[in-house]
Amino acid sequence: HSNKKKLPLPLPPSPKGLPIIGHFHLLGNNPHQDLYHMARKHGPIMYTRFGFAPTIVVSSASAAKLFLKTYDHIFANRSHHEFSYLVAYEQRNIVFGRYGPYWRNMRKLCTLQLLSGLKIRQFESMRKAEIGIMVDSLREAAAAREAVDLSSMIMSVNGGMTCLMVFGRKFEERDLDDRGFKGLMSDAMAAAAAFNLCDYYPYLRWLDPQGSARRFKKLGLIFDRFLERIISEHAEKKERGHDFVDTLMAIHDSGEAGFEFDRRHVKAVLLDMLLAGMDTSAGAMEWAMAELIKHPKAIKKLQKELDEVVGLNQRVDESHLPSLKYLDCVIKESMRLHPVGPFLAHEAMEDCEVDGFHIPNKSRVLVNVWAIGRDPDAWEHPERFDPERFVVSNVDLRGRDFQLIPFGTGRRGCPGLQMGLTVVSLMVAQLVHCFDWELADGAAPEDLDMSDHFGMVMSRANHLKVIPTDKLRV
Ligand code: HEM
Repeated sequence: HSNKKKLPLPLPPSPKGLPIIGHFHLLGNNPHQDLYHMARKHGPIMYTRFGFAPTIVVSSASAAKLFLKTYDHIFANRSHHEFSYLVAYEQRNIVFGRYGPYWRNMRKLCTLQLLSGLKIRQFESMRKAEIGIMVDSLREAAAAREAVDLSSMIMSVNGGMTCLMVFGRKFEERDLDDRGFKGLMSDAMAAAAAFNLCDYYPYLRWLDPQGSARRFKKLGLIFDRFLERIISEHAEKKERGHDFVDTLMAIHDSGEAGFEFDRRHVKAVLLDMLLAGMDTSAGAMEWAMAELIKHPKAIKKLQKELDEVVGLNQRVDESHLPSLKYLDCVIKESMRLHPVGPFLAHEAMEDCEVDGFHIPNKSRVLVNVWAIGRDPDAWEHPERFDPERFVVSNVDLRGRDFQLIPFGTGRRGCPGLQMGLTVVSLMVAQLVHCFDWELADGAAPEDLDMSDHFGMVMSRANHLKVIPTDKLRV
């Protein structure tokens, strides 16, 4: 350290903002794209302000490395999130939990007990059975030359698999309230993602100008009643199984969690597993299928690999996955172009200097994963879907290579990565192995529209309507 008094560091470059609203006026329906274009002009570390919330937007691999690795310990917080505060037991969940011992304990528990290799294996046969049922119904559609809504099917099968793993059973429509389980989940996701003034103008919180706090509280009550009911159902069972409720309640009852762990915490984690795991995996499956259907050469190459590794006399199972190298490339390429979480949202815990800029304490940090995946400095022909690029490079998506971070990385990186990759790969492999696909309206593959719908999870704007043709011999 030198004793010379240093000049104050500048803030990162910034587009022109307005009083009070800051930069809100520069965002349209696709903030990930708007911020990408702004960053092309102002740089990969950009200062913006949304309402009263200073926000650093990070848009290149090397900048992401600074925030998520070099200074990860400073940027591992999450900001206040009214939805999680009111629905997830005052942010006692992992996804939006404030950084600290409590969050660390919860995350560790979740990683070791729920998202472990053992748990992934324990549900392998369940996944096989559920996807098998879907394949059977697709074979019926194929025999009748019927079009199917593949997006809805994927959502529903993946939702069923998640429920079986978390709760040990599936839910009927109307099981929760008159919206049904599916309806309620999608309302919750929409509410969590909706623009909420109070998150940007904290002093408005007590006024609740949009009535969102009232709505969130109501939603929270419905979830709470539902989760209480599930926990009671499990308590009445004679034997414990290995679904997530049983696992968590065993820890709860043993009193050996090693930190404060009561029913609220159990419920908060259960909610996390539903909200963080369901739409993300389904979205990733849907995008990969869409890209494959749009690119006949790629799907043929994948089918060839599947025929060689698996053959047409049996269905794919999880033991085949490590041998499916091209499948791996397809998943990476699809996640590069369509990260279901377009932004990683972190918050600074102290003042920090990054790349010569001053980053004030409590700034929000948005890592624009979508922009990094399309950065022309990092990718050749970034707009092109080209799985071959991963045949010749060993860029990985597990958080080591900062140009490809669909699961985030570092302290806040996705703990469900292995689980998510397993279900996504298995689903895509099964669908591609069992069927040929054509678009329902007779459109040419290359005309398939790839618009995305910005939200908590970025899924396709339009459902994938397709006609399957059976190609299996069993
Ligand atoms: C293809 C599937 C998935 C993708 C693309 C995905 C992606 C992500 C991303 C981008 C984050 C934020 C990372 C950050 O802020 O830096 C995240 C966090 C998280 N994910 Fe996933 N995820 C997937 C599946 C799952 C599954 C299956 C589960 C659990 C059942 C899960 C549980 C979580 C949790 C608990 C967090 C919060 C971690 C924390 O804040 O400490 N995810 N995920």
